[in-house]
Amino acid sequence: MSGYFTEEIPAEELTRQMEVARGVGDSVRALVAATVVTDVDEDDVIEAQRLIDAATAILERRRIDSSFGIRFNSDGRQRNWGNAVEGIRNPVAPPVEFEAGDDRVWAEFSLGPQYEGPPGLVHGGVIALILDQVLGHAAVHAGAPGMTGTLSIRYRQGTKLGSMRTEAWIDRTEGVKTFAKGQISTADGICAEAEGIFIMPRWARELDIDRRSRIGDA
Ligand SMILES: CCCCCCCC(=O)SCCNC(=O)CCNC(=O)[C@H](O)C(C)(C)COP(=O)(O)OP(=O)(O)OC[C@H]1O[C@@H](n2cnc3c(N)ncnc32)[C@H](O)[C@@H]1OP(=O)(O)O
Repeated sequence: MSGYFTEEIPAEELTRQMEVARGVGDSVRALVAATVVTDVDEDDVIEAQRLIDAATAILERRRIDSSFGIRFNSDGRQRNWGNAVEGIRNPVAPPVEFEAGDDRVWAEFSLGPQYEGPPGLVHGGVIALILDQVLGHAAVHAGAPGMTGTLSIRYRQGTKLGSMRTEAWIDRTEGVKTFAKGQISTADGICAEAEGIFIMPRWARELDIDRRSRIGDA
């Protein structure tokens, strides 16, 4: 499968590039939120649009001809800047930064007005997006990565926009299938629970262990 790259960027240079990527990502994230909730006069909206179009023209001066993909650096770090959940340079991504413990992965993060579904609540599809990623991470962390085959979600109560926590763990593995479970919670308690089956695809089963371990990365 294409889209997985190996790079050799010196560690300090990669750190510097990450700061720049996060900077522009955060600025556009703030722009997206401001665009949703702004209440300024129309003249100001039109002026802002002119500036945004100018910024887009600068960024379009040179571009990669595919999606960003996943880039593994020689110092062990991984760039998934286009990822819809974690990508630091992707303004669609909150971004969620996962941590890993002995038996689970988790993240604390915040979702702003651009993720709204019902008034004041997170869109159900966004909840699914986050849960897919956290369960997938649990599979990777357990050394049994795979592509999402099935994801089932029980929405127990509305998830208020703002601060929340997600976590996931492995229930069991059966051959090429990893069964993961997880949840999203706010100060109101558990809002959504998920069960997922992550499958090592047929085409990846023949790869060496190092390349196979990258399959679940997204
Ligand atoms: C760190 C980052 C975390 C990332 C998390 C996010 C991950 C993602 O979003 S991945 C993107 C979304 N998912 C996809 O695009 C996957 C698309 N589907 C596929 O590629 C394939 O259908 C795939 C890989 C799921 C299975 O295909 P294939 O490798 O041919 O499986 P196959 O050999 O037929 O079946 C293997 C086993 O899985 C089972 N199975 C196959 N498909 C499914 C499915 N969709 N759901 C449940 N079980 C399934 C089979 O019954 C079989 O079980 P058993 O071994 O008990 O007989």
